[in-house]
Amino acid sequence: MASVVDQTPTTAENTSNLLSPKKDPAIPTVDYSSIRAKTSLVSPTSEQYDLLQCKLKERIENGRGETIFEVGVGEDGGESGLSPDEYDAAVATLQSLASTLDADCVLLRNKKGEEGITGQYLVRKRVIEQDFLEIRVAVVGNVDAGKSTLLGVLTHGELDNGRGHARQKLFRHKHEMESGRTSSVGNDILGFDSLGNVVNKPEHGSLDWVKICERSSKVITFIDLAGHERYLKTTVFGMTGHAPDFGMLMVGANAGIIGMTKEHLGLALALSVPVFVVVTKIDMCPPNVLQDTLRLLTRVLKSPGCRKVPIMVKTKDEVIISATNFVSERLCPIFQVSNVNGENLDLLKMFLNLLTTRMTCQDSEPAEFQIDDTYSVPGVGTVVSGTTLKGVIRLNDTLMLGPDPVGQFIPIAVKSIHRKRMAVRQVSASQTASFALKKIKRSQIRKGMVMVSPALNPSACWEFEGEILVLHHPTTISSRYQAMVHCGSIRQTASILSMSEECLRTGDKAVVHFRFIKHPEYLKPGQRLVFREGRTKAVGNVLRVFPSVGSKLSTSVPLKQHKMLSSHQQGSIEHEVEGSAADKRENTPQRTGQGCTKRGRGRRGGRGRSGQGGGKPLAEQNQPARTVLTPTKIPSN
Ligand SMILES: Nc1nc2c(ncn2[C@@H]2O[C@H](COP(=O)(O)OP(=O)(O)OP(=O)(O)O)[C@@H](O)[C@H]2O)c(=O)[nH]1
Repeated sequence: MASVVDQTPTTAENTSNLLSPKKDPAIPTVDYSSIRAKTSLVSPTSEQYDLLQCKLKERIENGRGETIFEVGVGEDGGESGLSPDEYDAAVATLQSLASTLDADCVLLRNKKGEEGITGQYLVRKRVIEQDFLEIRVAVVGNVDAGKSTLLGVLTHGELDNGRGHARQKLFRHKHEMESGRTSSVGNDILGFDSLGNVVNKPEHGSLDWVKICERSSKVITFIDLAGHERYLKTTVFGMTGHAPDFGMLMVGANAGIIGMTKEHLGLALALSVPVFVVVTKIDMCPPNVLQDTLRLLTRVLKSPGCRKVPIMVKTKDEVIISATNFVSERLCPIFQVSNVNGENLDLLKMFLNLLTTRMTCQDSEPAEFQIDDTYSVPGVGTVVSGTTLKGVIRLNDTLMLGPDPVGQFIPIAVKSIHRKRMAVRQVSASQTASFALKKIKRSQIRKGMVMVSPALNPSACWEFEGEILVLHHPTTISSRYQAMVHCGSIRQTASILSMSEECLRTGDKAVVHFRFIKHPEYLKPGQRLVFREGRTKAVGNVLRVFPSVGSKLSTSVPLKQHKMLSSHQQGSIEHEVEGSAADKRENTPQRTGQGCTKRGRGRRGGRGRSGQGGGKPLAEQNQPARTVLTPTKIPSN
């Protein structure tokens, strides 16, 4: 295990990298040279005060409502640390600056600098009506690792009894209650106020999401995914379609790295989602077994395919170090917790409170929204839920919805907007939302469709070229092989029309020309994709899309040899992960039991889940994905 290295920036360069906003060359930059010294907060002149205020405001805006500010550390390369009197004066200035910006200022930790004290402060905007910072965390791990239990404990503030008490609050399906297994994508939320306190307060056993959001400056949305291999398709969809900022990999201390653990880790790596690990059940695990689990975990994380830097988080300082450095995908904090006696849960909560969003986006960009579910709400009509990827979507905006089965997009007006069940007037990039739509039937909409600004003049594609790396395949993949493509919220079987290689085996890379088998999709170059079927899995990027021309096949251009991504860039752990790579959107009224129905399933209840209904035979749920190693007829659409 790598010892904990304090990587918290102390130098001017690091501090500015971590805390300063990215410069837009079009916007004139403010000259901050007069406030670079560590003493600038101690007794600033009125000009310096204004500059400090401007800088703090910039950082808060850049952090979407919060920033971590260092007191006693200058940006002029001088020694850090202030005398106690200077430090007190600097903190008073910071507090006064924060209050002018409607923000609170909370001490995270003090450190000893070369010449005195330094301090790290979380400066966070107080609750703004209808606005909060949203962070999405996908919760993965093998069956029985304690995923649902941990979420129940975190969101309801009540410990588990070790026999499945806490998870009962989260299950939505009868078969989940009976089997104790998650089968779908669930959403749970944990709200933090500007001081970092948890705001969740269950009333009569259930949570009022609107109240949580109204009181929160930051909301963590947990995307609870199924641990069982049967539900892998749904789990893959949760990881690709719900755009998580981070992955929380759960490991049962006594069971260790078993079953789908490596599979889920590989998936997060393939999708470039930074992962932290939570080892549960430490209350019931003999010390030697726990040590074995941690040793193996460390080995897997450090292995060449993973290339992570594992850090055991056991103190508050280590939480701050790992949270402030976690934006780098390489760091992998590991927590050891008990859902039964609550050990170390405070550290995990503190870490969640400090996580920042990874999506960098400009509100001025044309809007893009990916749909991951649809509903029919009595009295409201058709509702779609999903994630805003770019721009801002406002009430009554007209967006282009599509593609339909023939690749067309139609204008559609947004009748109302909900964020986490709370009615709002607009949503911005990186936020999930649900929209009530005017004059459209639910049957005309499917998961994987998008709603985009008319300025984008969107077009659909039947065919695209992707650069892929095969993480696992038992034999060889050749042309006409079919498997499921997961890309954003798109989940559809595609055939390989041609490849830059004759055939592909585990570890091979190629440029592949794909064709969707059922309907055209809206894809963009650069998107990550997972191509899977059973235990076969390949990951990669979309390189080129071929705009759809009616239903005709486009002429396949022979593929040339392309420069491939390195295995590391592809995020593969093919040597460690020899496995394969499969909702309810939280913000729909359906979860509050308002009686809307989910197509063919009729789900109700306070916590959203979607995905595989459990009742259907798996073969039926899995669409027509077949392993076809011998040529098959490509359907003519
Ligand atoms: N003693 C002890 N038991 C725990 C702890 N965490 C979870 N459990 C128990 O472990 C069992 C499985 O927990 P779940 O939360 O259902 O596991 P899961 O990972 O969500 O499983 P799937 O939903 O099937 O993927 C339950 O009986 C919990 O009570 C813990 O920290 N200590």
